[in-house]
Amino acid sequence: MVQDSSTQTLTDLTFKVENVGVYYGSALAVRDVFLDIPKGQIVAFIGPSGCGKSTILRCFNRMNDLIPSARMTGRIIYHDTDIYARSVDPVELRRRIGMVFQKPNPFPKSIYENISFGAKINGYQGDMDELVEQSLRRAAIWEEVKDKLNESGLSLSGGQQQRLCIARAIAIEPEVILMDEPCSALDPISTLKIEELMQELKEQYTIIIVTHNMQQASRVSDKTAFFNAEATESGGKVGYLVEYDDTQTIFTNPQQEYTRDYVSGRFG
Ligand SMILES: Nc1ncnc2c1ncn2[C@@H]1O[C@H](COP(=O)(O)OP(=O)(O)OP(=O)(O)O)[C@@H](O)[C@H]1O
Repeated sequence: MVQDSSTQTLTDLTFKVENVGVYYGSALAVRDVFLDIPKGQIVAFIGPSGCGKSTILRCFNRMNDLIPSARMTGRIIYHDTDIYARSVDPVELRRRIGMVFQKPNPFPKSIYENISFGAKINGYQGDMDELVEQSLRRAAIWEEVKDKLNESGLSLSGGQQQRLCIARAIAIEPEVILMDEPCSALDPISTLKIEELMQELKEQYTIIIVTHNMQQASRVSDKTAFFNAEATESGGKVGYLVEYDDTQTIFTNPQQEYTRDYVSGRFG
């Protein structure tokens, strides 16, 4: 068990991020990130474009492994396991730490198969009809699709497709859901539905969301991490974590002036 110097013990945490940096080739994209992600809460990552929010998000389920030039330094502890340890299977890790992307990306298969596909691959032995219904219900889309489960997932609206993708993520029973700007391609009503859904989901899952929408971060999250980027001597930019605190504190009484300026719309 890794010792924690703060008051929160590791059992309250899903992740402990220790001094994480990410390079793409020789360029350092984001540096020195320390974060405790509490269990069963929603954590939002905000900050101007290019400050490394998505890069850090992708570290949590080793999605950066799929980018050949990417290299991470530091450690991410998931419960008591270093997720970059040799013994960790990234495929199994991604089963426990699901991801929803900016652009809804249902499989070009039926609504039913969008849910059953991953479960089958994972050797699900239970009642598949029940799993499909339960997952779609939990993602608040069952009523809209229950009469057309054999139609293509691609026939749905953008907002419905995103909820289908959330249902697909839920169906493999992850513990964590990573969301990379999940509402940026959606209209306000669909966005509201996803936000409501997140509130329901956090009872069962830890959620980390990257969002450009500050109102969204303040509405949905319990904690907020504000990232910024600064110029490097070589003329590039490197992202870093400016401040991480309860969302209410970040939006009403931040400690750092950069945070205050950003959340009040003075830059970014
Ligand atoms: N696959 C990649 N290859 C090389 N550089 C990359 C790659 N992905 C991101 N970067 C670089 O890393 C830095 C951080 O990018 P990242 O997408 O993580 O930032 P972000 O804060 O999520 O930005 P945005 O809000 O625009 O999505 C940027 O300078 C970006 O150009």
